[in-house]
Amino acid sequence: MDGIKSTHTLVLLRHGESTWNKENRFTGWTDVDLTDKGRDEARKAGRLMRDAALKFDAAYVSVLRRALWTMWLALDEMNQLSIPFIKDWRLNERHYGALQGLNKAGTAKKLGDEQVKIWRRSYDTPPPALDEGDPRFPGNDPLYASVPRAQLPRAECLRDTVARFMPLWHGEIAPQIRSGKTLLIAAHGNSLRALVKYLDRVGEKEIVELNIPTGVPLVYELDADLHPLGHRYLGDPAEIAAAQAAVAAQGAAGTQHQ
Ligand SMILES: O=C(O)[C@@H](CO)OP(=O)(O)O
Repeated sequence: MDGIKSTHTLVLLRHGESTWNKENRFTGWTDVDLTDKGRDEARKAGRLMRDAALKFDAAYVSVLRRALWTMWLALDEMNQLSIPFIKDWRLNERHYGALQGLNKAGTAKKLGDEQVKIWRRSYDTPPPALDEGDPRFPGNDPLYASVPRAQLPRAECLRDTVARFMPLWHGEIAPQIRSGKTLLIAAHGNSLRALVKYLDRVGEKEIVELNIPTGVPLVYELDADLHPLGHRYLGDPAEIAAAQAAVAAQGAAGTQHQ
């Protein structure tokens, strides 16, 4: 720990490919596992971070198994499996409401690419909400028994995800970074878009075009006030650009299963 550090390093890592990424289904809070490819991506992310000489003091992770496995597999490759890690539901994926479980391309075929893009990427249009009696409502899942029911989402737009994540950032994560700790955050495409939007002050229109690939470490250098000095993905730029384009395309009617 070093209280006089003038710059800080923060690494964001989206989980590797999940079974529902592979099947191209809206996932949100559904607790699906990684595929073999997703596990390989997580281990590769660990090797990239090891080769970049990153050393973490602690990790923050959502309570969903695809992020947990990704963190463990990556840290294992780095020989840093024993660092403290903090699980927090506020890092969970954006809740996809009644879309959870539906195929993205199939939904686009029925309702149009534009409607699906709005649900996937717009800042403030939430997907259709779940009834509280629906088994997909987190209030019916023992995993969230300690969270006040009123705080649990029935569906979220990105603005809602930003709003639930910010108290964790300001209350815990930012003070730890300021105190000199180098942190890893292992989370999800949209919960990380919420953080990137905040850190880089991305506009509500511009955030629509931002896509985060699975299993690729995104390294931020922050100044003493935690304003970004820059960020970079670790890995091959052409491969990363192709992976981002593939994520963007998942909501189009013509998209095949991977
Ligand atoms: O289904 C989801 O929960 C997310 C992330 O996998 O997908 P999308 O990229 O469509 O927001």
